[in-house]
Amino acid sequence: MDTAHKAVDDGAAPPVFSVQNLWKVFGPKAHRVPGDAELGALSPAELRERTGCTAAVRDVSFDVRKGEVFVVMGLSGSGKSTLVRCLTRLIEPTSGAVAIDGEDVLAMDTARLRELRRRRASMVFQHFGLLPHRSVIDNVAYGLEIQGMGKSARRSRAAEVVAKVGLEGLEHRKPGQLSGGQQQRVGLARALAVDPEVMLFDEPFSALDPLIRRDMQEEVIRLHREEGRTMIFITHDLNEALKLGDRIALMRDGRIVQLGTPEEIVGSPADDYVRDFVRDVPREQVMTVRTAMRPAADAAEAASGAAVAPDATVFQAIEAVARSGAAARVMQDGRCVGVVDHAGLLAVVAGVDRDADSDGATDKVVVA
Ligand SMILES: Nc1ncnc2c1ncn2[C@@H]1O[C@H](COP(=O)(O)OP(=O)(O)OP(=O)(O)O)[C@@H](O)[C@H]1O
Repeated sequence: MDTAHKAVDDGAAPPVFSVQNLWKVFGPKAHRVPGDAELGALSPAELRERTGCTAAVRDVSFDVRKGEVFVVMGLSGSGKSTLVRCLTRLIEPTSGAVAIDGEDVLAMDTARLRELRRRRASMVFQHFGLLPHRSVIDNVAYGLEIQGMGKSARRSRAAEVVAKVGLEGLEHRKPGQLSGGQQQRVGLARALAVDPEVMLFDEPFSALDPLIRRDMQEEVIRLHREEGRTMIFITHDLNEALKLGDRIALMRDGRIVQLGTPEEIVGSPADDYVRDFVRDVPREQVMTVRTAMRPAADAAEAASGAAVAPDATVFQAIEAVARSGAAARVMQDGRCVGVVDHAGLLAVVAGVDRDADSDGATDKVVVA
């Protein structure tokens, strides 16, 4: 799993999307549910029985930071699609607040909403949503056409994006003449063409076979690396979430049960549900050496041994330590900030807290 691309704003810039106490309740008199603490506390089955309502999103709050890949993950029915559709009001929230760049989305009129969906937040769907009688290039240019861009300008922009997603040579084919992976690239290109501030992906790769799916994930990582565009990505696949996400919101029954980096979710699950969810994740692929390191024992140890970066995965450090046979130094800006040895690395792999039964030595940063 790739952690190298995770260069995100640390929260200093204002969020792209800001969501506060958002509810979406389907069913009769849905509005009474969010304000009623007793109803709000019921399980989904009890709520359905008592009121006939389904609370698809329950009191959810989070920010999406500029430049991050924010993943919404959860099992089928947990509320992922409803939540993300509420962001651009493809589904009307029952209560709560949604803002984009500080602008109240719930107060937008029809024209402003159209603008939001066409230019600022474009969506890539699972089932591509391509126009079957149009060529690849015209499908990609479609969003520009409805924005009113002239034919030659939109064609040249579309050609640029087609090249970016690796579809050169296929410009004049119809969607039916493309493989599933190629069709999804067209969907991706179409969303990219309008140069949106944020891209929303609704399980875009779940219909693709595993190898093509991996290619497409790599494509998203590459695009994100090159452009730093903010992305919100829905998936029910934990591995996909860990691979793509800078942060992951894990949903269950309409609530976010944990929001954190892949490392936080795998390393410090918030409850038994999350723990169970991440049980089979290869920890060494997700955890970084920050979790595994200890202070250097002395100046000599801080000055010798293989060097790894603080963001290196435990897996990468294991490789370095196995090759050299000795502890590796964790180097940041030319300084040794800690040391990883066999014991520390194994403790992470085994999911054991190395400090729990030690003499209180910390595994946090130390400067040699
Ligand atoms: N229009 C609707 N009317 C009533 N209930 C709905 C409606 N849309 C969704 N729901 C319910 O809301 C809950 C959340 O659905 P949602 O589609 O958001 O989940 P999801 O996590 O995206 O699932 P999946 O991965 O299967 O798409 C489910 O219980 C679903 O049955």
